[in-house]
Amino acid sequence: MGTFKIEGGHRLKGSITPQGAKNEALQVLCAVLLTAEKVTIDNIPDIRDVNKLILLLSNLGVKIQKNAPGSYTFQADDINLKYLESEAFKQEGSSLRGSIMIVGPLLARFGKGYIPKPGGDKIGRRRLDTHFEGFMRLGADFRYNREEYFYGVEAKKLKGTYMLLDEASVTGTANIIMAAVLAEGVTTIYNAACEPYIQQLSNMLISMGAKIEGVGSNLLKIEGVDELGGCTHRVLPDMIEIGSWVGLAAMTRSELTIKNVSWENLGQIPDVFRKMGITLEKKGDDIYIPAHEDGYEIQSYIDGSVLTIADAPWPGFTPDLLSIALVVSTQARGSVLIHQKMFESRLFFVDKLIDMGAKIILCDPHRANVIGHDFKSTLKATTMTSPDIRAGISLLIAALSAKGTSTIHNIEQIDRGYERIDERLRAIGAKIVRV
Ligand SMILES: CC(=O)N[C@H]1[C@@H](OP(=O)(O)OP(=O)(O)OC[C@H]2O[C@@H](n3ccc(=O)[nH]c3=O)[C@H](O)[C@@H]2O)O[C@H](CO)[C@@H](O)[C@@H]1O
Ligand SMILES: C=C(OP(=O)(O)O)C(=O)O
Repeated sequence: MGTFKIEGGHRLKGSITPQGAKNEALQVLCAVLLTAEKVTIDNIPDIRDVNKLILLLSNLGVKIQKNAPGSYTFQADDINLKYLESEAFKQEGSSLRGSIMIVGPLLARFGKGYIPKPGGDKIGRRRLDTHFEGFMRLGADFRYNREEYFYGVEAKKLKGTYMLLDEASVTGTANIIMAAVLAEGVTTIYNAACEPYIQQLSNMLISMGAKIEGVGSNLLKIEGVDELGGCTHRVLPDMIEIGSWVGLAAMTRSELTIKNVSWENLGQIPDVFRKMGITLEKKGDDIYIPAHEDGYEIQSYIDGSVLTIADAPWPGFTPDLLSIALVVSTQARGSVLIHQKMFESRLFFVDKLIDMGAKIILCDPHRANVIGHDFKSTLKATTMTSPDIRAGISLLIAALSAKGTSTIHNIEQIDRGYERIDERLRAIGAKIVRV
């Protein structure tokens, strides 16, 4: 178990460039399985989850060439389907959430897709029904081994159909799109997720020869084609990392520029932070955050009632930034209700923040009321363990703003989604070491 030691209370200064988006990378990496031709992907983040998926693709027989840092060419022209029945696959396939998205492409191209229960954050129930109900609607036979938590779908040829998803699942939508692009006939997916990750995947598939209409909406129409070809694709900057750096700047009252953020793909993220009183300036494609010398004040609603920050499927506010919004509000002026609607175990980390002196009432597993200190009292350093990726980065932000030296264990959770985070934070003045 890795550990960070953080000496808090220092202002940071400078600029930071976001890595490529983890959740997009996991989708587009799985899409390389849809063609025998070469696919080149740029701006792939060097993070644990992505590297695990690249290893899994390699074990499946995908030829992989590293062109430069973050740039790879993949060729899935000789896939070893026997690997799917191996013990090694049961281990490797279950170690991250994104591995679930190999199922759609394998099913569509080779007639079968298997997966052990995928990993990822333990932040509540994470069912896969949407994925498998979608595959079944396309005509696949489904089986599930309860003893081994092993899922399988098989079909000679998928057939397009209309489907209304039971929920706008992000990885579920990606999986069904990747199956439908090679199905016979037209598939209509209503209540599809439409995050920039899905838009990027769809545009990549279109450049490979897929026929997809409605990109960016929750109604997708996909006309199946016989085969797909190669392409070149670039992953967008990671909007969750961008939001994390906004939170970091505000909590440490640092002047920070976040470079090349792709403003048009940030949705509500800038406005949610603005509602928390944080100044964000658009400078070209950068975000400039001045040092908040006088702190930041949470806005009320027009009628004067308390602000709620809640998650919702895109174009709502992403659930992956709620933990960061929560930690940032511990030093705001005013109070806010943080409502995590999607996951039921994602707010329990607030215990650690309460230990550090934050004023938080956990109303129930989904809702926390935060009363900010307005920097009149600093958080106290402590020792903690990172329970999940976004709680981990939130605790790290808290530690950087706190007085004294904090220790964070289980930093593998943070490394799942943040590239060389200690090095990049040191470059803007943070006192953080990996021990
Ligand atoms: C690898 C990857 O891409 N992971 C992301 C993906 O996970 P993932 O695709 O696993 O998450 P889903 O979108 O399937 O669902 C997330 C949670 O939200 C609930 N839910 C979902 C849709 C909905 O309309 N209503 C609803 O309540 C689900 O029941 C589940 O508990 O999307 C999540 C939701 O943005 C993000 O937190 C994860 O970072
Ligand atoms: C929940 C997340 O990731 P995963 O779905 O990979 O667990 C996340 O990125 O915040």
